[in-house]
Formats: sequence, C-alpha cells, structure tokens
Amino acid sequence: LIIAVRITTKAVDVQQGNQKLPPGPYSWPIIGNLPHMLKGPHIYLTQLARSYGPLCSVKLGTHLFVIGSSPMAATEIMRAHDKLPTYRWVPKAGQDGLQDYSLIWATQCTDHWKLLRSLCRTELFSAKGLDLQSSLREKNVDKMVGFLKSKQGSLVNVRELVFASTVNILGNICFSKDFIDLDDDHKERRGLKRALYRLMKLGTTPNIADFYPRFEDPQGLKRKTSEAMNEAFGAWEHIIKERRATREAQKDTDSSDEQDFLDTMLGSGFSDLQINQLTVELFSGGTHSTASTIEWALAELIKNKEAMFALREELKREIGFTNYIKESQVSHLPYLHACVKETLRLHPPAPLLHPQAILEGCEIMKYTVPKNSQLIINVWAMGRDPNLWEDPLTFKPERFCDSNVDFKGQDFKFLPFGVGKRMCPGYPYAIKQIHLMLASLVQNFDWFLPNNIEDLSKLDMSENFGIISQRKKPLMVIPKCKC
Ligand code: HEM
Repeated sequence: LIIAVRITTKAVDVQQGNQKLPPGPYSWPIIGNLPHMLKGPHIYLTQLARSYGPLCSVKLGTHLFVIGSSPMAATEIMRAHDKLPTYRWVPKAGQDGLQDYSLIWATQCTDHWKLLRSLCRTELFSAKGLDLQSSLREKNVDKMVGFLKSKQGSLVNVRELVFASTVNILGNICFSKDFIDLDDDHKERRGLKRALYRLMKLGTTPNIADFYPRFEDPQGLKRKTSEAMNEAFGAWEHIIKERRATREAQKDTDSSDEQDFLDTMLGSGFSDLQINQLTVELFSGGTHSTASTIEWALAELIKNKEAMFALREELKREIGFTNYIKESQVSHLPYLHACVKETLRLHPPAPLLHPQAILEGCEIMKYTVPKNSQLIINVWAMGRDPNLWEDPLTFKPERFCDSNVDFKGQDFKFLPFGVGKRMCPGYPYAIKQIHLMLASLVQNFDWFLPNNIEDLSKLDMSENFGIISQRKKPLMVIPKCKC
C-alpha cells in the first residue's frame, strides 16, 4: 500500500514517444485517477496543480483531461480553442436527442446555438431587457422580505427561500407565473422545484458511461434525467398550449402584444420542443447558481462581522432606512459589488469550466496535448491561489474596492462566469438579481445562528461539488427584523 501511495503522489512527466504530456499523478490501469475525484474534483485538481504546476493531466477512465490552473494556462487553453476545432463534452445523461435545440449542451457553436444566444442576449440580458424586468425582480424580492418578516424568530432555510424566489422571478419573466409557493413544505418537493433539484443531483452523480464509452446507461442516469426534464416541461406545458390558442385567436385583431419571453419565443416561430429545451436550460443554469451565490454571500457576511458592518454602513448612507429597495438604488454601491465579487472568487458556482475536447493535437505551455483530450480551466484553484491573491482564503471584499478586476472574461485570474464564446450569457441578469436580493436581506434583518450560538466560527462553511458547487449544509439561520 505504501508503495502504491508513493507512486500515485510522485510527479509523472508522461513521455509518449518524443512527446511530453502535461505532468500528473500515476494513473491506474482502466480506472485511471477516477477514485481520487470522488471527494470533489475541483479540490483534487487544485491539489494536483499545487504539486505538478499550472498545467497538469489526469486520466479518467479512457479519457485524458488537461487542466489549466493559472491565468497563463487559461490563456493558452483559450488560444487553443480559438485556433483548433473543438467540441463541448456533453455528459451522456444529457444526450437525449434534443441536443440540436440546446444552448448549454450544444457541442459546437452551430447556427441554432448562435440564434439562441442572440435571442437571449437581446431579449433577456440586454440593458433594455433588464430594465423592463426590474419591477418583476423588485416585486418578488419584496415578497421574500415580507415572508421573512412573518418568520422572524424562527429558523429559516435560506437556500430554499432564495431558490424559490429566483425560480419565481424567472418564471414571471418567461411565463408570467410564480412556480413555487414560498411557504412550500420543503420536505416534499413537487413539480418544477423537484425537477430542478433532481436535475442538479443527477448532474452531480458520477456516471460510469461518461468515462467508458462502451457503456450506455448502466446507472439509469439518462432515463432519470429525461424523467426530470419531462417533469419540468409539465410545469409549463398548459401555459404554452393556452398561449398558442390565445395568439391564434388574436391573429387578425392586431392585439398580440409581447408580454413575456414565451411570447418572444412563439413570435420567433419556436416549436414546443425548442421552447421546452431553452427554458429548462435557463432555469437549470440560472437558478441554483444565483441562489447558491446569495447563500454563500450571506453566510460569509454573517461570519465576517466587519464586512457585514461595512456593507450596512454603505446601505444606510446610500439608501437610508427603506424596507423595500429598488434596483436603481443598488446599481452603484461599490462595497456591495465587492462583497459579491469576493463571494464569487471563493465560491464560484461553476468551479471547473465545462470540458472542451480538441479534435487536433496541439502544444500548450510547451507540453504536447494529444487530440481528443478534454481541456478544463480550474476557476476554483485560481480564486484561492496565494500567488494571485493576498491572503486568499480570507473573505476580504476590500480587495476589490480599488481594483479593476472584473468577471467579464478579461481577467483570467477571476472567471466565475467563464470566458470566450461559451461564457455565461446570463451574467448581467444574475448580477442584478444577486445585488438586489443580498442588499435586501442585509438591510432588513439581523441574522442569528440557531441554539444561541454566538461563536461565528461554528458556522460550517464546507462545500459540495456538483453541476453547481453549493454549501454542504443549507444555511439555516434566524432572521430578526430591523424595522
Ligand atoms: C451566479 C450566477 C451564475 C454563474 C456563476 C454562472 C456561470 C456560468 C459559467 C461559468 C458558464 C460557462 C460554462 C463553461 O464554459 O464551462 C455559464 C454558461 C451558461 N449560463 Fe450561467 N451562470 C450564472 C447565472 C446564469 C443565469 C442567471 C442564466 C440564465 C438565466 C445562465 C445561463 C447560462 C447559459 C444558458 C449558459 C450556456 C452558454 C453556452 O454554452 O453558450 N447563467 N454560466
């Protein structure tokens, strides 16, 4: 056993003929390094980067993964993407025949992918689109604050509540509908809520078929994913049907005003399949990620009293003592914005950017990367790298106050929304929502840990890796209204 451990921890510069692959640990026959990944791939891959350098490789089943963990490695990986034919690696459980209509799981930047990106950019995430949605966000955040006021003194599951509000905001933007009752019994999830949680859990489950192409669906994950997708479609099926009928009836009356994103999609001639696929991807890409960021930010602020105090001072100074905050009031609050950036640095919801496979071999940082390797950028490792950030494990929003570092894909040491052509299209939307919700939670309530725990170091900050990286345990705290 000792010999085995020593072999696995010894740096291996893999030689293949005259080629030198990026270094990495010894990989076992057949399984490669799969067992090491189980505790959290981003953590294991970060440890590897510390041992083997910013470009390293691991073998997972039959695939070679090359991981970049420094701005230089990320730049070179992106350069390879731009120069070479690549395709997005899609988990087998997500390959369900609807891929031609997919935005997230489009393997290549096809014409349909471009059409979907452009529709989302102009209708949902443009400055004009965001302005039109602001009253919907404000209304739902006010509802959340009102709900919390009714619960003051009791233990609240922040994740469930914030998640429900993010789903309802998107529900109103897409279908003019609230999908989740804030007072829902959290133990028994139903409908869209259950479907979105199931999709996230299924995305977290390692799938043998992803690493051994010979296997089709040994764990039934593809079937379960398809069931969860159908459950999500069922939540809005009747709305699409009714809306089609209404639009048909109004066809000759010249009164078919566009109300929501469903109208936009119908106006663009989308089939039900196209609508289902795009909306389920917007919901699954845009709700857990945003809710998780808000949950982490609040947890960090509760734990770091000085940062909480500084944020409260800024809110008091700039907004005053209003209970219900407007989006326009939080658009220029540097400390609030710094708190959100600091949260995304330490807790990026997507710690590893989706693998892209290269169809031709290339050289990256003087190493040979063979064709069909999967290239990954480890955002989590860069966010915690002491060579890039001073005191990297400490929550210090101040580091962003006098800095131009931003998340728009230009600063390669800070890529929570990705980079390049496949960068998150929803980031302007996500940021607006996170700022408004976080400001409202901090402005309106003092937060206490259960069981009169005063020692804030007892707040568990461990995390779980999945499609979205979340807190291991939901943030359970007691709000006390400041009104
Ligand atoms: C804090 C919130 C969010 C974070 C951190 C985040 C992060 C990301 C990242 C890193 C990617 C690129 C993945 C890759 O290249 O591997 C991505 C893609 C994507 N995100 Fe987000 N996202 C967030 C919110 C949203 C929201 C609110 C929406 C929509 C409502 C959204 C929709 C999408 C879509 C559709 C893609 C796929 C784009 C493509 O492949 O062309 N995201 N997101």
